[in-house]
Amino acid sequence: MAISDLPLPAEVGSQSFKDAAHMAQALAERVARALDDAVSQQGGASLVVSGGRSPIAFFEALSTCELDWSRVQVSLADERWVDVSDPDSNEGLLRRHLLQNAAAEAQLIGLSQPAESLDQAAHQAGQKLSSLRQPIDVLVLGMGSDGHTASLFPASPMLEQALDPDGTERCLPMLAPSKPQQRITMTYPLLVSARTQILSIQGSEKLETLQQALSLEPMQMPIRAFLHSPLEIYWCP
Ligand SMILES: O=C(O)[C@H](O)[C@@H](O)[C@H](O)[C@H](O)COP(=O)(O)O
Repeated sequence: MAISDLPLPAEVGSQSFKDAAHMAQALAERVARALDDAVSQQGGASLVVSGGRSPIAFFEALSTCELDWSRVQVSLADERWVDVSDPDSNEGLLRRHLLQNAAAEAQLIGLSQPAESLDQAAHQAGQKLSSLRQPIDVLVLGMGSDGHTASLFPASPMLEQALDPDGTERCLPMLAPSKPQQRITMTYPLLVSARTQILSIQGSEKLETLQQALSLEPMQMPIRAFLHSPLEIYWCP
């Protein structure tokens, strides 16, 4: 099965690539073009990316793309509530793989900071994001095989509030079923306001997840809430 076999809504774009390396390079070039256009047209740009394992090749490729990175803000769709030095930290992942080479000049707006509680950490992250250019210019999402995206996890206690299109919070605390389970996530209204939205996924299992999501509600599979214009899906086997 390939992405073109899925009954996606007509307004959702999709591209297949022969392998992860080709997809990472194509995604980096697509994101770099969109950021460069935003800097040219509005004097600055905001990029929000996801963590996890698969974006590393994309981060490495994007870090070498030439553009005025000093005018680009980079933030995270979600964060694990751990120290930045922790191997599970998404900010640590970004610092190691994206904020190098040309992209070392980018302005990082991380979500993680020490706090008394996860709720307080999420509130503080939301306050930090008041300096993020909004609407977000470029959003890159991943997806878990359970249909989560960012840290919008099925069955998480605050998922309904996080998915509320009329919600006013920028960030909310979330609980992931896997360890480390304490997360901070950007909320749906903030994420879905992005001008350019790309979902980057790999493998047949994630195609099956997408196929399931098409017949489910966002509360069952949060990725469902993003399957409409202007989403573009990048997929490789
Ligand atoms: O913090 C995280 O883990 C990510 O933000 C998360 O939403 C990720 O995008 C998916 O879990 C997919 O991860 P992979 O792309 O590594 O499978």
